Amino acid sequence: MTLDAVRDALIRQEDTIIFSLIERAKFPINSPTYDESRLSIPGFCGSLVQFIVKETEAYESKAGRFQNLEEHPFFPDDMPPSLVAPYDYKLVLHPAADSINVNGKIWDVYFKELLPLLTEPGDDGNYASTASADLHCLQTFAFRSNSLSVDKNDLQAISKRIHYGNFVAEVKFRDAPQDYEPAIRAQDRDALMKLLTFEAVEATVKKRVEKKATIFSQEVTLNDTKSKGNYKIDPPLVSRLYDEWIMPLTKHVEVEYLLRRLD
Ligand SMILES: C=C(O[C@@H]1C=C(C(=O)O)C=C[C@H]1O)C(=O)O
Repeated sequence: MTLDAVRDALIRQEDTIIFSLIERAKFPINSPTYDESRLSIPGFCGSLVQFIVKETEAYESKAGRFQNLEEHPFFPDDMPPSLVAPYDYKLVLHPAADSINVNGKIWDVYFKELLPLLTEPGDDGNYASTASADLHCLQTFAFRSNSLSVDKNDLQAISKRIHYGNFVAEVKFRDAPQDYEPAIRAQDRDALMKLLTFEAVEATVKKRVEKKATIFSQEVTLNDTKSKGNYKIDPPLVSRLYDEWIMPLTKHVEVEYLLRRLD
């Protein structure tokens, strides 16, 4: 596991994130999807999106997803047990990674800040499809991975960007324990943040995701007569998403992991 390999995995995940945003942007905001007073499903209290995420996690739990301790559900309460044989995951992270879960923050950022910027106002009635598109975006941002998917040749479909901060932090620590140990012992968040931050890498990420969003969200035609600039999502918004939310949350995970790395 090297920093380059982990960074390559993050670069590949950008594609998944951008495509999931494009899929969500097909629908208008569809606010009833998020209205907690609208549903009357017996035995369930919450919005349609909460229902879809919770039910999806419940059947994935039965299929064994949360046997991997690095996976964290958005709705951990009343989770049904796994029905499949356990798998002996080869974990590379310090066990402290289990206690780091920023799903609550991801949920808030996604629904309160990103969605109103990503979608058009309006209501087309496609609430279930809207909620599934949200689920896909959330998984893309939030799911953790087991150690195997760090391999850049591994073609797992769903990327797990923010909790990859654990892997990034582990690799950085292994590369230079002598730099990180004093700050960890002093529990100095600011010093750790400084050590793990690479501004030039962040600048490149922002430029690259904007460029990818420009390319991926263009209409493709066989002749050039159609006017350019008709994007399915706003490319600078993707750069802003990385700048203001995804990279800070990834770094937050890195700091939280390092603070516990010597426990
Ligand atoms: C992920 C890394 O750590 C930090 C976070 C970054 C990100 O979230 O993309 C980029 C550079 C670093 O400041 C990294 O070094 O690659």
